[in-house]
This record gives sequence, C-alpha cells and structure tokens, in this order.
Amino acid sequence: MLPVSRILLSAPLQCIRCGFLNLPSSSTARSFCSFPRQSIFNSANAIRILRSSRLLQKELKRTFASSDKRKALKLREASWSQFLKIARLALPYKRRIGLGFLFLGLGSSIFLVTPHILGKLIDEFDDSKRNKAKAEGEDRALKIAKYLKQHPLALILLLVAGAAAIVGRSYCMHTAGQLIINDLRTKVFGKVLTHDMAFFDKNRVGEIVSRLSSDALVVGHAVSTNLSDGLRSLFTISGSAGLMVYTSTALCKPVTIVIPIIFGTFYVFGKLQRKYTLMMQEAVAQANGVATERLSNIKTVRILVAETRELQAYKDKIHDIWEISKKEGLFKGIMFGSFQLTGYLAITSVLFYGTHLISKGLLTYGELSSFCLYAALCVGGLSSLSTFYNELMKGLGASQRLFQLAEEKPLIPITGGKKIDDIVKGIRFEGVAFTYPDRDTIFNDVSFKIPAGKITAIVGPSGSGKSTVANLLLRLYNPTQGRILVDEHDLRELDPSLWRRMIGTVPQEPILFSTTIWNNICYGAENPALITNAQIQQVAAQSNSLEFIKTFPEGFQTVIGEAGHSMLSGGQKQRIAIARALVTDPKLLIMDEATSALDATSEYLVRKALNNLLEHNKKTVIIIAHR
Ligand SMILES: Nc1ncnc2c1ncn2[C@@H]1O[C@H](COP(=O)(O)OP(=O)(O)OP(=O)(O)O)[C@@H](O)[C@H]1O
Repeated sequence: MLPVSRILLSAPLQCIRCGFLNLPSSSTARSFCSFPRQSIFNSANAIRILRSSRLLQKELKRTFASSDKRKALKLREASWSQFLKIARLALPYKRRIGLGFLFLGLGSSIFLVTPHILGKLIDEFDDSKRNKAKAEGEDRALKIAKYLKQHPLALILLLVAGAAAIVGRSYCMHTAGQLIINDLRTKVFGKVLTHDMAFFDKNRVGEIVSRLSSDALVVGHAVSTNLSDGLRSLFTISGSAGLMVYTSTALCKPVTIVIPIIFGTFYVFGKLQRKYTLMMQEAVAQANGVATERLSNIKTVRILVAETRELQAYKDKIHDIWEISKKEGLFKGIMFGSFQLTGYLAITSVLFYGTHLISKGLLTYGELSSFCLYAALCVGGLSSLSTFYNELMKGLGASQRLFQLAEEKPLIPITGGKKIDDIVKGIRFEGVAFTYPDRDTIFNDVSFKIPAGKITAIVGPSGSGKSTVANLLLRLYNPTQGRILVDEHDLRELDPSLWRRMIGTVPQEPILFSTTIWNNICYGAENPALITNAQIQQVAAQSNSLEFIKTFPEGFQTVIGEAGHSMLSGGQKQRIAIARALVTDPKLLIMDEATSALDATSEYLVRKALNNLLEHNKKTVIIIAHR
C-alpha cells in the first residue's frame, strides 16, 4: 500500500448549531472551524427537497418572496436606456435592415399614391372640377390617372412592384430579426458559461434557459419585424396625414382634436405594457425553472411518488402567468379599443364636416373621398403603430433580465493570470475560511498542507466540508478569508482554466453527457482529437471499465442517455468518470468519494489500478472519503 496522509474533518459531537470543525493537518497544526448545521436547497438536491414536504413549502414561499422582490426592483430599473442597448444589437445588420427600409419606402409610396390618383379620376365626373381643370390645365396626377385607366397592365405592374417591395421588406426584416436573436442568445449563453458557481447557486438553470428562448425571441422581434412594421406605420401615418393636409386643410380640423388623446393613450399603455412584460417573462421563467428541475430529476420524483405534488407546484406557477395574462389582456383590449374608437370618431366627423363643406361648394366629392381614404389609412397606421409600440415595450421589458445576465461580472474569471505546468512542492491552505453565498460559515482559519507527489486523504462526516475543500482547490469559489498556495503562488493569481486543466476530478455524483462513451472520456481534454485509441484503452483498463464497455455492441461508440442516466449503472458511470479524469494525465487528481458506487471487487480493482498508476507517476492525489 502507498502511504496516505490524512486530513480529518470531524463534526462536533455536542453542539449542533455552531460547534467546531476539527481539522488537523496531516502532520502538524490543528485548526478549528465553526461548523454550522445547515440544510441545503438547490437543484442538485432534489432527494432532500422531496423528502420533506415542509421543506418544499418553505422553498416555494422563499421563491415567491424573492421573485416579488426581484420584480419590484426590475420595474424600477426599466428604462429607455435599454432601448439603445437593443438598437445596438441591430448595428451589425444595418445593411440588411437598410435594404428592408428601402423596400418599405418603395412599397408604402406606391400604395400611398394610388388613392390620390384614384381621387383624380372621380373628379372627372364632377362638372365644376372638370371645368376648373380645363381652365388651369390638367395636373400631372390626373394625367397619370388617365394613363393608368387606359393601360390597366401598367397599373397592375405598379401594384405588383409594390407587392414585391413588401416581400423584400418582409424577408430582410425577418432574417435580420433572426440574426439578432441568434447573436443575443449566443452572447448571453457565452456570458452565462463564464459565470462563477455562486451565480448558478442563485439562478435556476430552467430560468436561464427560459431567458435564452422566450426573452430573446421577444427582444429580437421588437427590433426587427416589429421595427419595420412600426416604421411602415409611421411612414403611412405621416404620408397620409401630409396628403390629408394637401387635399383639404379645412377637413383636418376635426382630426386635430384626437391627436392629444392618441399620444396620451400611447404613453399610459406603453408604461403598462413594459410592466406586464417584465412580470410575464419572470413568471414564465419561474414555471420553466420548476419544469426543468423536476423533469431532470424525474427518477427521484417517481421513486418518491411526488408527481401530484410537482404538478401542483407547476400549476401554481402557471396560475401566476394566468393572473398577469388576465390584466394584460384587459389593458390591451382597452388600448386597441380606444385607438379604434378615436379613429372612427375622427372619420365620422370628417364625413359629416366634409358633406357640409361640399354643400357650401368648398370641397369636391373627389377631395372628400381621397381625404377619407387617407384618413382610413391613417387610422390603420395608428392601429399598427399601437401594436408596434406595444411590442417595443415588450422588447424593453424582456431585454432587462437578459442584459442583466450578460452584464453581471463573474468574480472568478475564466482565463488570465500566471501560468504554471506542474506542482513541485505542494499545496497549502493558509488560514482559509469559507462561506457559501447566503449561508453560514462552513469553516474558519483552516491550515493544512497537501504534499506534491503523495496521496492525501480528506476524511470527515457528511456535511463537514470535504467537497467544499475540493471546490476551493478547483477555484469554483474563492476563500472568504485566507489563501490557498500552489508552490507558493496564490491560487487567485493563477490562470483558472490552465489550473483546472492540470486537475483530474472524479466527483461524488459524476455527470456524463448524452454522447458516446468515447466522447465522454475525452471530454476534459483540451483537444479531444489528439487523444489516441491506445490512451483511451489504457485509461479504460486502469479505471476497470474496459470489460463492461466491450460488452456493448457499439463499444466506445455507444451513445449513453441524457446525463448518463440510462444504459449505465452508477458504478459504471463512476468508472467512466475515473477514465475521464485520467485521460489528460493530470498533475493533481481529486477523487471525491470516487469509489463509493463500486462493489467491493470493482473498488479493489480500481484502487489497485490507481495504486499502480500512482506508484509510477508520483501524482499529487487527494482522496475524499467518509472513512
Ligand atoms: N453550493 C452550495 N451552496 C450552499 N451551501 C452548500 C453548497 N454546497 C454545499 N453546501 C453546504 O456546505 C456544507 C458542506 O458541504 P460539503 O458538500 O462540502 O460536505 P461534505 O463533507 O463533502 O459532505 P458529504 O460527505 O455528504 O459529501 C453542507 O452543510 C452543505 O449544505
């Protein structure tokens, strides 16, 4: 047997709430740590969650309370500065969007000019107008109108050109929207990947995925197709309003009364829309969070017969969505209704006032019908503009949390810092204290040494902080106090990615991905393509997994199920994780209860293989165990 130095993490026998963690170093000093008793409630802990319905209720209450706080905070933060950030997303696609606007201008001009020309044709039946035109000479619009009447094919071609412009606009804006959504998703996902573990302790994976899918969709739509629809509406409104003034200034009087009402409605409902979108996206994310967490732990749910309870938890979240949706539906209805009402009141007044002006000889039938056509276009434009405004506010609301995810700065960077390629002297914990976010202190002032090239065991009862020591070594968290030295370099100064590449870890609950066994073994390699068949065979043999892999018809190419759940036993998963840790020939090997899922024979074989490996390689090894 190889010599193993032991670090003993022991829980106090008497004090439950704040006793001491007794942590003597392998050879020398003793350190004392406070050892608060804690219950942990996170996604990895579904078994404990489901074990106690009281705990589950507490968790639901906590989630509701914190989500309410978050909602309030975000509503206060919602501002137009978000709009500039969203607009910046569209910058890389300015050409595509510009082309879309060009098509928009073309299509809208064609369909705006048509009523003006048609109005001129109607005037041909009005004697007074015809005589006036004869005296003043025919205007250009009337000439075009007559030409189009005589050459209907030209009119059809003009309308087809207008329709083609709509197709072009639609295509450019739709694809620009998708590109923006893709960028946004990639940017946020890339950023989320670099966040430290404390971030993932606070945010549920399901919620993050919901942001990436539904929030990004809303934002992308707001700045692409919606923007083009909005601009088309603005174009239509300003064009038709201009032509209304040009056709008859007198008839514009009844229209001006409704303008302040329209802007007031926009302002009030825009604010409401932003508020409800924020709340809605939050509620959807919460529901997705619950569904993702429970479905990814479906086996535990089934074993503990918790289907009904989980369905109720999901229903509660869906009910939150329903409550928001009811309010949203009501205010949306009021908004669209008031736009329609104001628009139609304006048109009716125009008709009444217009007929009055005709009777006095101040307006022609053609002018009235053109004016009415423009007014109808204007009302249609206003209705589309309200939808545009609504969608834009939705985009602003949805972007808020997405940008928060992308802008939050990780405490531990992914790369950058000193580069080392070996552990020569050893690793030293110097007065280390650690507290998980929002938890009590796990340990205080801990000092011990892990000599290089030797096996060190960290032993202690459950919950005493053994895996936390491994987490600190992997720099998944920074110590709250004190420092960890690797050959006298502070771990905080080392390049985190490079340092982690030097470590092979076999965690307590190994996670495998839904790909081939081969890919799972190579997963930690910097360049998996460089791993040879001989290396794979060797680590598979060392981890005692070669035999069972050979029994699969596809061998190393066997695709294992999601998170390695199906097709492999717990022990088989653990052995593949050992092979994965060994394949990169790490300088430091951390085995966190690595053989706990193996039967006595397999454990003996794995230990024997590891002992062989370690005798020849002089690796630094940390074995975490209860015993
Ligand atoms: N991500 C986390 N966030 C908050 N608290 C955590 C987190 N991970 C662990 N803890 C808490 O830290 C304490 C130490 O956990 P740790 O996993 O290090 O113990 P352990 O000695 O490895 O236990 P075991 O032998 O059961 O694996 C526990 O009380 C646990 O509840």
